[in-house]
Amino acid sequence: MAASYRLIPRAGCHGVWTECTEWSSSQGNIQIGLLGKKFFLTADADNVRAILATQFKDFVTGPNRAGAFGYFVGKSIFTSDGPFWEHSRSLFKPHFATGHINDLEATERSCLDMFEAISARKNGQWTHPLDLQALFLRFTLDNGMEFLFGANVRSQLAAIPGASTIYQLDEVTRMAADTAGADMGFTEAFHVASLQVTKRAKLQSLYWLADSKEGRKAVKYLQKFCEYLVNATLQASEQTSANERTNPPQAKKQTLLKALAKDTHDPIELRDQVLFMLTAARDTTAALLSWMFLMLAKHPPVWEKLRESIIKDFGTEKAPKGVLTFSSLKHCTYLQNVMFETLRLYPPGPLNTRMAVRDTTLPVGGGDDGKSPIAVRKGETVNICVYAMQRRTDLWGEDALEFRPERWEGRKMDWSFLPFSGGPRTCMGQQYALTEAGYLTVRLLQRFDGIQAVEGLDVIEQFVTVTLEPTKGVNVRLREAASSYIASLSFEFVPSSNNFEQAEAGGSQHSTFNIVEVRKKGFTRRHECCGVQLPQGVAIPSG
Ligand code: HEM
Repeated sequence: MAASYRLIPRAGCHGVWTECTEWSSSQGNIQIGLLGKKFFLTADADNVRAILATQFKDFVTGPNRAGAFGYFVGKSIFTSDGPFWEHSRSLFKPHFATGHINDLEATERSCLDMFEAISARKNGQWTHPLDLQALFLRFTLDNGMEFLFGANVRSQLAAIPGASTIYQLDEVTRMAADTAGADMGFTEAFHVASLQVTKRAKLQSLYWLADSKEGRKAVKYLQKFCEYLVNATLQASEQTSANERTNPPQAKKQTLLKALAKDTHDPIELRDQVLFMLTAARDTTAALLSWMFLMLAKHPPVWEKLRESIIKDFGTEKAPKGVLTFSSLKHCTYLQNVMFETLRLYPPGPLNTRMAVRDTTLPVGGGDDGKSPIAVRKGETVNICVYAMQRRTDLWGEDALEFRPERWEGRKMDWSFLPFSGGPRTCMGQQYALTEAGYLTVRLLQRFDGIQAVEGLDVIEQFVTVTLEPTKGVNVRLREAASSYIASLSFEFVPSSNNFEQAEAGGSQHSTFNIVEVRKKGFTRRHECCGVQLPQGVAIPSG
């Protein structure tokens, strides 16, 4: 027999998110009262499996998600149920096949663009302090745009100071790189819109209480961006098709945007689906990468062990081994374990929500001991606290709050680990996201052999908007591995004025610096190269 649904008012309850992050119940389920409404929260794997998979038909994402997220992403796969959701899912499915994920040419290009952006902040073998979070957001934006829409945005390069004088940048790129000159840039618009959505999501069925002029302006800006993107990409594809009629192509690349455009000519539907996919592709994977590098900066032994595994499996940047593919990345066990451990402690989507469409029961949470089934009435909301579940000491051990990738050795996947959700609505981009994040991690650790936290990393502060992010960014310095560093010196050198002695920032020893100018891809900048040991035959001209 299912226990009746009893509301347990909790003193000091500040809302669903606070309850989820400060989960203190020894049980996997709680019910809270908030603004006269009642909510069921679960961090119990059996309940989660029932809601998402075995009793899928009893629940929908419902009006709360549509009301909170629809403000930003309109009517899209994420904010819909029923036939529209089913149709979107089957339309997108072929795009996430392994063959397409394995097309990693664009990912390599996005990595090189990121290296270029890092080089612009270099100071000898160490970089100047840089916020990796900002660079990751551009990486996932550029790479996602190419993967999903075949759009060559290159916002990473375009954001390097001075780039606009070198490249002819189109409107989409200038908007994405925050250099379009509008009073609200792309990054800010994304942040403001996400904050507004978060406020609405926290209010659950009272989402309509949160609205603001600033929020609407941000959403409008992003909608305009998507309209440009859709038009520019479709025009480019029409032009290619016209050229192909005279010169038949070798192979046509099918993109998700082309599939969408074949399916609907409704510009609003196209714009909204694109805006959701853009959000899904950019913020979530950037959050995974940000938390992972923050953890690596705080745990030097994990950085060292990860770099060793990467060099063993894939070689160094200058002497690479094997090919980076979906499968070879998956077989690099320690890399996977580091990503899983990051997703466990900092799931980019920490909270998920469903609404019951009929009277039903969930396996546990009822009775005096909370171990009996519990009734959920039609129209009631259930919150899945992934964040709390993945930190429970009874499921993960006494050291559940510690970052320890080794805990994954020999561990089987089950419903207590759910960063990508599960069941028929599981994240469609899971394999793509892990491949993309794994690829960039390998390339970064091949190129850089040291990482140093700069500021703001002593105390970890987290902030939840559409995703869970480190509040103060990921401010670090990276040290270029000697072989990559020497190779990077073999660009075109223009000898410049003086040699001087300078204490190497962050290190104790003194090095002799030769000031040279490096010209590469049209960028000219000053470059300080320290007195490294050069291989035979390599000479650096000095002034
Ligand atoms: C680390 C990266 C990512 C994480 C942690 C993540 C997580 C999630 C979660 C928790 C959901 C909600 C599922 C539900 O409502 O039960 C979701 C949905 C979705 N994600 Fe991801 N995601 C990531 C990356 C991506 C990427 C890169 C893409 C696309 C390129 C993507 C595409 C989608 C789509 C299309 C849905 C909607 C599925 C549906 O409603 O049927 N995700 N994701």
